[in-house]
Amino acid sequence: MGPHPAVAAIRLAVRRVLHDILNDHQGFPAQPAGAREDRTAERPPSPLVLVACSGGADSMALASALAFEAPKLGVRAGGVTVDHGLQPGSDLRADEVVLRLRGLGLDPVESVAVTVGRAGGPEAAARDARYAALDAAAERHGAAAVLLGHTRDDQAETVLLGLARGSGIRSLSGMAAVSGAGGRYRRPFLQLDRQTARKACMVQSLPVWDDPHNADPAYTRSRLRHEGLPALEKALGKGVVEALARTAQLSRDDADALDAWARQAEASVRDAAGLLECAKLYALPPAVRRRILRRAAIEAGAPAGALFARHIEEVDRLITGWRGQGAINLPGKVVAQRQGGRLVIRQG
Ligand SMILES: Nc1ncnc2c1ncn2[C@@H]1O[C@H](COP(=O)(O)OP(=O)(O)OP(=O)(O)O)[C@@H](O)[C@H]1O
Repeated sequence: MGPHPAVAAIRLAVRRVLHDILNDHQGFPAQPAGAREDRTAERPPSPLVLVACSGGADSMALASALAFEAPKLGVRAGGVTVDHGLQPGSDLRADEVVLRLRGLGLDPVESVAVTVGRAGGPEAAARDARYAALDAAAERHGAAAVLLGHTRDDQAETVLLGLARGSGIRSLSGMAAVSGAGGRYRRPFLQLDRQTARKACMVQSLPVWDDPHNADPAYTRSRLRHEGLPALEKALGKGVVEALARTAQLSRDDADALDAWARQAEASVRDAAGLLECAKLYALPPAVRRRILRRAAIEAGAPAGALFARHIEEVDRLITGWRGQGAINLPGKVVAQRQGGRLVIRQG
C-alpha cells in the first residue's frame, strides 16, 4: 500500500524541487540511491539542502518529505530553526524542534537565536531577522538551497495584502517559488494547501507546534487568515484561495515581462548625455514609463521601500500633465524636475 495521499503530495512537491536544485547546480548530478558509495575523490560532494522549520505543521511536513526524498537523490538534508526570542520559553521550543528534526534523520540541524528589532513593525522585523539568520546558516553550511514551507494559503494571503497596498501587479505577484541570493530559497508547497500539510503531519504522527502569533488578531496576516479569507470564501465560494494563488503566478509573469520591457526601453529614451527625454517617455505605455521613472528615482538615491505609487504618479505628471510645475521632492532627498524637455532626477 502506498503512502497516504497527503504524504504522497508533500513528497512529490519536494522531489520536484530537489530535481530543480540538482539541475540548477550542474556540479551536483542526481545520484540514485546506492551510487554514493562509488563516489570518487574528484566528484563534487553531494549538495546540502536545509529546511527552515518553525516546528509548525507546514514546515514539519516539509522536513519530513525532505528527509524521505533527499537520500534517494543523493542529497544531504539538514534543518535550521530560528528562535525569535519573542515569547518566554521560545528557546526550549527551538531545542524541541531541533530534536524532532534530528529524529527525522536530518543532519546538520541547528537552532539560531536572533534579536528582533522594531523596523517596519513586528512582523517585518521578525521576518528580516529570520532571513538574515537563514542566509547566515546557508553560508555557514555551504547549502545549495533552503526550503520554506509557505503554502497556497500563505500565497493567497500575500496577494490580498498586496491588493490592499494598491501598488501594482508586482505586489499582487506574491511570493516566488525561487528567490534570494542565487535562487537559494525554494518554496515547494506554494501549490499545496495548508490542510494537506497538516494532514500529512497527522498521518505520520508528527507533533506540530502552533505559533500563537498565527492566531493573534494584533497581526494583520492573522486577521486575514481567520477573518478575511473565511469571509471571502463564504461570499465567493471555496475556490478563492486557489484563484488568488493563480493570480499571483499570472501577475508575476506579467510584472517580469513589463520589467524587461522597461529595461530595454530605458536606453531608447535617454539622450546622448544620458538624460531622459520627455517626448520619448510620453510615447511609452504608462506601465513601462512609470517603471523607468521608478528605476531612475532609485538610481538617484531614493530608497525603494519608501518610494510609493503616489510619488511616481507625481513625477509622471511632469511628462503627461506638464503645466510648468516645480520640482518634485522624493524620499532620500531626491528631486525630480523638468528642464528643457528633459527629466532630471538627482539627489540634492
Ligand atoms: N522560527 C522559524 N525558524 C525557521 N524557519 C521558519 C520559522 N518561522 C517560519 N519559518 C519558515 O518560513 C515559513 C513560513 O512561515 P510562516 O510563519 O509565515 O508560515 P506558517 O504557515 O505559520 O508556517 P509553519 O506552519 O511552518 O510555521 C515556514 O514554513 C518556515 O519554512
